[in-house]
Amino acid sequence: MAEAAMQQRPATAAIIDGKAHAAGLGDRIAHHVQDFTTHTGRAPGLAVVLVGSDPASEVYVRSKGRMARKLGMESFEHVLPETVSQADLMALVARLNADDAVDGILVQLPLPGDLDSLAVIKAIDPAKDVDGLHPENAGYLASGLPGLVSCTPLGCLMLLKDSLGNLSGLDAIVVGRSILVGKPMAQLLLAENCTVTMAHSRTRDLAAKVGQADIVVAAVGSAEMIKGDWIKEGATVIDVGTSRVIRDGEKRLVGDVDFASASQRARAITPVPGGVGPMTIMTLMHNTMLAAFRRAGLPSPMLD
Ligand SMILES: Nc1nc2c(c(=O)[nH]1)N[C@@H](CN(C=O)c1ccc(C(=O)N[C@@H](CCC(=O)O)C(=O)O)cc1)CN2
Repeated sequence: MAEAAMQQRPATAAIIDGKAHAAGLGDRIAHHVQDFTTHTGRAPGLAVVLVGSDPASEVYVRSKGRMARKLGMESFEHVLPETVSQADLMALVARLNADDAVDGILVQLPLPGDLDSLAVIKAIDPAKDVDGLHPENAGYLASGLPGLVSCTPLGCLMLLKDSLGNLSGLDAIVVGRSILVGKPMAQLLLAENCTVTMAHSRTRDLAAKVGQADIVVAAVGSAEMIKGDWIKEGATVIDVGTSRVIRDGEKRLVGDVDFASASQRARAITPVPGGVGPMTIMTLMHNTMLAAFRRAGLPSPMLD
């Protein structure tokens, strides 16, 4: 290619490989799980509760159980019919709270029908709340105190620190304000001394606000909503979205960010699949291992 043409070629972002990062984290977790098991005579235990038969949730729950066993933990899987009553679901959570072999409890979301997910989350013992969604853990995070942090935002932060190093002073925007991702993500970035904007469905001139950010975390759940020409040159983009779409007659999984155009402007970007998703599973393992150490009164291993 002629030199002039090469200079005009748009830059392409580095791909942030969540699968590789999760694999490395998994090796370190497995090592601490082995230490825990040797020390206490039992393996850390993770209980995952699935209500109903949503195909995507079934896949995620199966992956969580498989990964827990792979890393040397005990996995307890509870599958309830979608007709289960709120009282029976709460009774299962109470039994898991009281079970000493269980260090972590996760109820797969969303719950079907009229089941009240917030009531279920609030019923989980905060020390076993490996999803980090209990208001007590959310409060610890907002207060800068040690607790358990929601898996997806924790995974996003690990990827950001690995890609950027020190985040201090950077302008970050979090698009989406769910309790699962947006809100804890903003708190984590604030704790890293970022200047954080939280955007949502009522935000005015989203494109301009995204265009000012050094870090963009997209967690709106709307396929390819964030366009490449919104992204500031050299920004780092973390895409939490996973939407199934049909493109050219084929089923595809896409994120909240238009990957092709965004990767012409960003310095680094997570792909979908293979970015944030694998980190969500591995940070759940991280939290379960951490909860086990804390419940046993052992010093917490630091992993990030
Ligand atoms: N109680 C919870 N419920 C839900 C959570 C959660 O953190 N806690 N998060 C999501 C679903 N989720 C885990 O539960 C999850 C989503 C996606 C992936 C993942 O690895 N995705 C792959 C693509 C997989 C595919 O092809 O479908 C990827 O992005 O590479 C893992 C876990 C909602 N519910």
